[in-house]
Amino acid sequence: MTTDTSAPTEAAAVPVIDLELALAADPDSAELARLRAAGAQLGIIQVVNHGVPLELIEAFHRSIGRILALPREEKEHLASPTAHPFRGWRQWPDDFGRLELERFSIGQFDDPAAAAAAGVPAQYLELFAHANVWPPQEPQLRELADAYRAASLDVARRVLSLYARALGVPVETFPWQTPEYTTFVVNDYPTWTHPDSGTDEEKLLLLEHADNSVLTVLHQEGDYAGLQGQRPDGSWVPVPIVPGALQVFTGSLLTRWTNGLLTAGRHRVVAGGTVTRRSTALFVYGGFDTVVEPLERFVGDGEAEFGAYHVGREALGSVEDYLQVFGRPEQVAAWQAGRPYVAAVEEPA
Ligand SMILES: O=C(O)CCC(=O)C(=O)O
Ligand SMILES: [Fe+2]
Repeated sequence: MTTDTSAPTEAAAVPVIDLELALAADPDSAELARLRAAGAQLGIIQVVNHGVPLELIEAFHRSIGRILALPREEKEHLASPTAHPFRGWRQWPDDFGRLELERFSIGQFDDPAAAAAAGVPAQYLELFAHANVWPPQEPQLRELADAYRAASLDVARRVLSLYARALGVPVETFPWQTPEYTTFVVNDYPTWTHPDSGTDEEKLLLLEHADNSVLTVLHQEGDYAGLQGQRPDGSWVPVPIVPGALQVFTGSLLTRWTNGLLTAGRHRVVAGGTVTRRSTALFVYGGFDTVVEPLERFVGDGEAEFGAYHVGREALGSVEDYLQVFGRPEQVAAWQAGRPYVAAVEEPA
């Protein structure tokens, strides 16, 4: 398998790909070459003409925006009643107690029965034992979230077939199974009100990381390019706000499948701007029973660079794994006792 990783300048900026055109019968070969370069070097693209109606994106964002704009006392009622870190409203203080990030997370199904009805195998139903939090103030949020999630999932499926096309392999190469396991989160970043040293490194609101998904479909809103992607030389490239565009990150599972040919997009968020920055992310992992390992097609005569990753099994351990790394003592205690957790944050001066 060969790939065009030619001039580094090719991936100097995050390409904006017209998804519909790129998937057409006779795609522009220059467009596919740009996609290949970005896939190999950055792991981040933006897509337009992606099929998710703008009205849906906007309606979802307006609804969630009204929730996030509520006074803190009201939002506290929207925290997960059992301190599940991936359900409901949550605030993250930084090490100085300053608000860094606020999140609203929505589980894929409301309860195990709904997951079973959608075809989720029995051994994974406990993933949905902790209820979603649906704010009574926004009765239409559930329907909007479902529609938005479904539309973003479709974008992930189509971007996967696009990467297959760019790599010159049939899309069936990837053993995609349905229903897919997905997680869904809205991130809300405060504007920067602290003394400014000027360096990006000192005002990171989300530390550099790669997602552990196959693909992540993101929508960003704000008035500055707070999201940055990492180039192979370690430098950072901004992902500018392109009206109507969605951002798609390659996650570490797609890197695993392709034995490293497609790089997992490392990214981070830097503070700035004059309005709250918001992003919505759908993380798509593949089927619950999918075991992701380097595919023979990409290993060839070489060596598999990665081991196997069992999607459903990893998902079952994800809360404990998360709390072990990021959990604060009071948060872990709340989770163990099955009561809500609200982080203490310093009120802005
Ligand atoms: O806010 C963003 O643009 C990125 C969010 C992100 O990386 C994540 O939620 O994993
Ligand atoms: Fe991320």
